[in-house]
Amino acid sequence: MEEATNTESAQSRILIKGGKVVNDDQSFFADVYVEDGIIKQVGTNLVIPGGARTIDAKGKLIIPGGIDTHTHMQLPFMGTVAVDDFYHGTKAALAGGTTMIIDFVMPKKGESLVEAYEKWRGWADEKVCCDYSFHCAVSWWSDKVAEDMETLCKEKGVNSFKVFMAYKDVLMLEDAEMYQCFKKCKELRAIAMVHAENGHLIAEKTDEIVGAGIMGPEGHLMSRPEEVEAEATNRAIMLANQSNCPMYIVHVMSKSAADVVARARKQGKVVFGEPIAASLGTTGIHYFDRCWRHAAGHVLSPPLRPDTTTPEYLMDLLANNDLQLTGTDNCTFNADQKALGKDDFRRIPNGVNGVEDRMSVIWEKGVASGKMDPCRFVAVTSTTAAKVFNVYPKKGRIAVGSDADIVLWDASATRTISSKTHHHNCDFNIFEGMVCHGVAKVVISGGRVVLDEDGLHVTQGNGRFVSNPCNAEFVYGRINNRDELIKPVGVQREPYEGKVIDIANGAPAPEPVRSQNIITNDNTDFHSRPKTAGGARHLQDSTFAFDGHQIDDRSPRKSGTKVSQPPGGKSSIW
Ligand SMILES: NC(=O)NCCC(=O)O
Ligand SMILES: [Zn+2]
Ligand SMILES: [Zn+2]
Repeated sequence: MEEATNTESAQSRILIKGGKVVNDDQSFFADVYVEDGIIKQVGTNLVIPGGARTIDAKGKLIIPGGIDTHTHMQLPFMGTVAVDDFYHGTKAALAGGTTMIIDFVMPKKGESLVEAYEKWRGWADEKVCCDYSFHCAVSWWSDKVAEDMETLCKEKGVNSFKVFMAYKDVLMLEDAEMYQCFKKCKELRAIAMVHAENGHLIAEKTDEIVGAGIMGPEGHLMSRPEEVEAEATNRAIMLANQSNCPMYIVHVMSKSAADVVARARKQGKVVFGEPIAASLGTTGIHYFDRCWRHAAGHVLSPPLRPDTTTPEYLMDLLANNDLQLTGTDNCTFNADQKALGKDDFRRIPNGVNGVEDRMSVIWEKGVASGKMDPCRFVAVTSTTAAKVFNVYPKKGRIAVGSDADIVLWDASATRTISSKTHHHNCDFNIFEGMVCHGVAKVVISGGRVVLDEDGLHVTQGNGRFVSNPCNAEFVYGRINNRDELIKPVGVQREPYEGKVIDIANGAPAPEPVRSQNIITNDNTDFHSRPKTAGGARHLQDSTFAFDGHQIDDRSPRKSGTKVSQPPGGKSSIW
């Protein structure tokens, strides 16, 4: 590497020479010239203004900086606060080649989403060393929440909302609330994300495990079996599909949950699956370790799986696009914080590291193992995230006009992961001792060199908030068409002229007439929908039958439209 000619120009003008550019769709040898935080030229024989710092990339890959789709920096959680704050967390990210994180605003039940967002912005803006954006959790449901979602989408740069099917009484939503939330997401063209575990069953099983006298970290695993994750994953996808809303399953931890995602995609559903560094890199056998601290250090939800073939299986699905992108769920706690649950696994703060090591772990287990090529590596660590969260090609690509978030990746170098050398603010690393091929040698974040042979040079507050606009084409392209196709269409028929029994004198009420006339298109399978028979859409004759009245479905039903009662004056089942 050559020295900078002067500090000012070195900050703003950088020439990366002699490397191989790798994007998600192609790789090629080219030089890359950066000025004022933007990639200005990509090619050979570039004409470069004076004063640029030249970085030798010979033998290295020039890849878009990683995007970690799932972090929880300084999250207040389970009575304490995650120790990787927005400074330490983003510093660790940059050290490992991740130049953007997407963190979660986590309002409590009853709390305003917009106020929580402002609080999180206040925490993050002054500390972040790399660019970042926010998802927002929806931990309760009301008209006010729906309004806040709209404000976040339209004014605050948030395009994704996470609901929890677990953490009963704290964050969990019921099915009907989730369905409402997904409908709102769809209306806003936002992405619905789900923490998929059956919270009711976990509560039951937890009582059973505690009743059996098991209080150690293995109890955490035992109370949350794989099946409980798979069932919730299926239910989340079903609820989203019924609202024609795209579904994003966060932290896919098990083979069975991954299979559910893969099957739904084969059925044509718009679903994305996010395994994390932890589920791709390690297993749940650690919960049975004799050292309490070691076992507790691996506690997160859903838990790591004791089936030791899980990481390889998830990596195969990731390589083949059954799963699409990766995060970490980085949410770190020190030994003394984990020790809140030393006598009771229910009180161990949930969360593990990952943001620094994700890129190397995926290279080692995915590329070095021969499962995926470098282009796919770029897709699953960066580009697909940029596309899903609608910041592509500003992020996730080495191209003229893109942000200069660039990593010089050395595929043949190795590093050994350890809590003694990592940049996290915590005293434990779930990948301790793992030797990984694939090392970030130079990292450029927003046009600044933040990692080179001299080490890390990060600055608090240098990262910027990135707005994620709604209606990502990558996500909503198919949804918009389907909205038209799945509108309910009734069957046109002559009114029934025959006899109707008289129930005025106490005879039992028949089923409401409504059920005879309405045909609701089954929108669960877009491939097998009938084209012409009952249920198909007739645009010219589009009517909706309700109690024998024909209502034109091309204009929305006005509020106050009279709907007649079924014979007998009751529409109930009594
Ligand atoms: N995953 C975890 O254990 N902690 C963070 C909160 C969440 O994502 O569920
Ligand atoms: Zn979660
Ligand atoms: Zn999380």
